[in-house]
Amino acid sequence: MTASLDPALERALRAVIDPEIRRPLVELDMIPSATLDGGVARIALELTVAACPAADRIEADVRQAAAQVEGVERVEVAVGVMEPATRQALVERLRGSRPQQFGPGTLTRIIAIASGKGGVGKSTVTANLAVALAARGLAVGVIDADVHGYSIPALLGTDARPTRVGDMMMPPEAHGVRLVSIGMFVEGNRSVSWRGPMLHRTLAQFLTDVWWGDLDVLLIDMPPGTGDVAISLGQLLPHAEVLVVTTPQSAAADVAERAAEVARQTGQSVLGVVENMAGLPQPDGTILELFGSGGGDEAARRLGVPLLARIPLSIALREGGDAGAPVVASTPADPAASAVIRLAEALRGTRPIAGRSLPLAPA
Ligand SMILES: Nc1ncnc2c1ncn2[C@@H]1O[C@H](COP(=O)(O)OP(=O)(O)OP(=O)(O)O)[C@@H](O)[C@H]1O
Repeated sequence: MTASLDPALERALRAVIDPEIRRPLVELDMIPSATLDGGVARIALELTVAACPAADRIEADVRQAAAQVEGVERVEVAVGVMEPATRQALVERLRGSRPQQFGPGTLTRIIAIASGKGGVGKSTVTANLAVALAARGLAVGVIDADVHGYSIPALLGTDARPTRVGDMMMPPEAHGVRLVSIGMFVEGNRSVSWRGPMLHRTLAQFLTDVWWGDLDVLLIDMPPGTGDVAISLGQLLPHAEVLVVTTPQSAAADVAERAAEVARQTGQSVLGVVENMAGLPQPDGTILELFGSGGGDEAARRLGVPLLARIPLSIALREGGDAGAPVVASTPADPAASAVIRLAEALRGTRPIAGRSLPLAPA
């Protein structure tokens, strides 16, 4: 809809991007008119939905862009909401522009974070890795598919929910990371007792109905073990890579290996192993190996993949998780934070080749 856009205003307004859809407002039909009359810029701004959480920011950006146009002395913005038909047309256009966001030819690197059992720190690693990658300039999305322990929103300190635009969802962003979680779709703090088909549909929806924009990396926090979600994900994203998290305990390494084998059976490649909760450095310089040692090396050896990181036990990491302030952002010098940051750097520097990951040196 370019009916009545003053050319100079249109040029300026092209620089205003919808923060959720990440496209210029003028391309999204959000500015049906912009006129310049005796120094007054009159702009109609149509939000996609009435409860748009970014409304104030969008309006402020529009005002600022228009005010910079030569001859403009005053900016008047009339804020409204799109007609349902216009919104539906927009959603269809967006879908059409990317029929399969994460199909086989996708430029997005998809990494599922898996573990054999619960409590090994898989979600903590996922959240911190996502923030570390985003801080290095990558566009990062996270899907929290951990049905029973959805903790990514809390780890990233947000309780925001996706904005619905027609039948698409715009993911909220925290610490530079776009995220959706199964936890955003259940009332209260209940655990989810969905069965396989429901989980499969939900995961499929996260991949198709969420407007992720152009992602460099999509991380998926898997539930522990080898259940329905692992199998669904294998079917939906056979070209995903899998990062296996284990503790240094040999029993944990055993079950981690099983989780990786399930991923391989569905055609996914195992990128490497991350050993978490490794030795805790003591004030006297010794290392307290609370969970034993060697589990990460053992799992990596048996899977024939590299050990990509060894993340020590860290009070700062745990406290950052509890506070929703990831340690990689708040205390990057912490040894656990630096181990995650090194992992992010290593991942950023490699691209999978023909479905196979490049070997990386252990951290
Ligand atoms: N390196 C670490 N040092 C200290 N505490 C850690 C470390 N990694 C994780 N934790 C803590 O261990 C607990 C479990 O971590 P987390 O929830 O990330 O595990 P998980 O593997 O995702 O569990 P589940 O899959 O069962 O949800 C959390 O309280 C977290 O803060």
